Amino acid sequence: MKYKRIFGIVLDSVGTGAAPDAAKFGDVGSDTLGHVGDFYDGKLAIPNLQKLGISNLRDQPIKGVAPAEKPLAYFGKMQEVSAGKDSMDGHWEMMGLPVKHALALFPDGFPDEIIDKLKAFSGRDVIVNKPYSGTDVIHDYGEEQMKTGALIVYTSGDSVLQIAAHEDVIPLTELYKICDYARSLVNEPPYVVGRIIARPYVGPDKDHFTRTANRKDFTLEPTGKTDMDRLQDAGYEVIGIGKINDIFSGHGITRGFHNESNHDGMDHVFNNMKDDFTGFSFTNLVDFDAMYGHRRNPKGFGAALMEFDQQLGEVLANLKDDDLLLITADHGNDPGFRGTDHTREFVPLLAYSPSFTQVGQSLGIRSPFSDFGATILDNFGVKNVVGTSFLDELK
Ligand SMILES: O=P(O)(O)O[C@@H]1C[C@H](O)[C@@H](CO)O1
Ligand SMILES: [Mn+2]
Ligand SMILES: [Mn+2]
Repeated sequence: MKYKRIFGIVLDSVGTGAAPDAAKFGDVGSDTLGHVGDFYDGKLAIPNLQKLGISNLRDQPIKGVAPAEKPLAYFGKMQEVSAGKDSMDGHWEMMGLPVKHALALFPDGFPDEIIDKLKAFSGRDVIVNKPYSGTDVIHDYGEEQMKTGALIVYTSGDSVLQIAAHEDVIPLTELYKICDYARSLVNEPPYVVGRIIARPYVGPDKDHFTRTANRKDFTLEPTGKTDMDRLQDAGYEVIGIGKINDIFSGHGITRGFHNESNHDGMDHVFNNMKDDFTGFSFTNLVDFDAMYGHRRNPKGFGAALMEFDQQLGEVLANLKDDDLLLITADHGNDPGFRGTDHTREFVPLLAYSPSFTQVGQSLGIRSPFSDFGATILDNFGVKNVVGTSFLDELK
């Protein structure tokens, strides 16, 4: 075992340039990190990511983030093979379970057979039932929802069925029960839906509605073993921080922690770094995606990156010689791009340990994302199924 603890941090939706198959998704020209850098026009201050090598494997550096002369980390990017570009596809693929069959999408809303069952189970009416931005939908229909007690059902470019409701009108426990029921309706053909997402909100009127951290994702159960299961079966600890628990439906996770925010998520990482464990700590920081990417807000996206970068500096200062830090993403969500959906992009890959004796080298363009999990399994002497380890390249 080269490293006793491996810390994986997924910067949710922080893509680094359109993937070769971006045209299939209408995402040619997308570049999350590049467009955030352009917006900041040279003032995007992410010195820790810069010195690790975040700009080093890009065709064009992020504006104001020069490629590191002597990168601290091994740097690369990964290309996704999964059919979809959402969080579930990206994280499952990282963990050796690429999603081969496209999940059901609902550009024209959900069929009556699903809606009628939701109405019957909940005893509530259903309104909207079409693709919508989650903040626009509560602005446009939240007051009707408060008056009628109906469920706001909506979707996006992903395979998701989202239910928005005011916390004072539908208590969280009831909303989660309805989502859990919705989950049971779409686990197998003809409709396999990646995620049911509870979208509770609060506030007095349409100009003040805000969504709360009580969001809950009911993700399709992993359709097979993941690298986290393999690690656990081999007796290693797997710690899930943030959305990881939801994305894997608790499978292959020894201990899980909910994140209220990116900042809170990094506090969980700091606490976890004080623990003496042997295994893999897997963190998802969702604010980039949920608060800024889907809202096409490059200013907020960049601010979240700069906040993360400050906390990353503390992580780098506290890693032990037998720790390995891996930083990546699960898809893009370019705030400078049209629409409000994810974008099909390469994701960055950075690998750092204080024990490195040489300057970081290029890990190249790797595919599938499963090289990430294969490297972690390789470290713990566990056989992987998908992907190629780059552990031996780290010196
Ligand atoms: O409610 P919003 O618009 O934030 O929904 C986005 C669209 C994605 O499918 C979902 C999960 O990332 O969040
Ligand atoms: Mn995601
Ligand atoms: Mn998203």
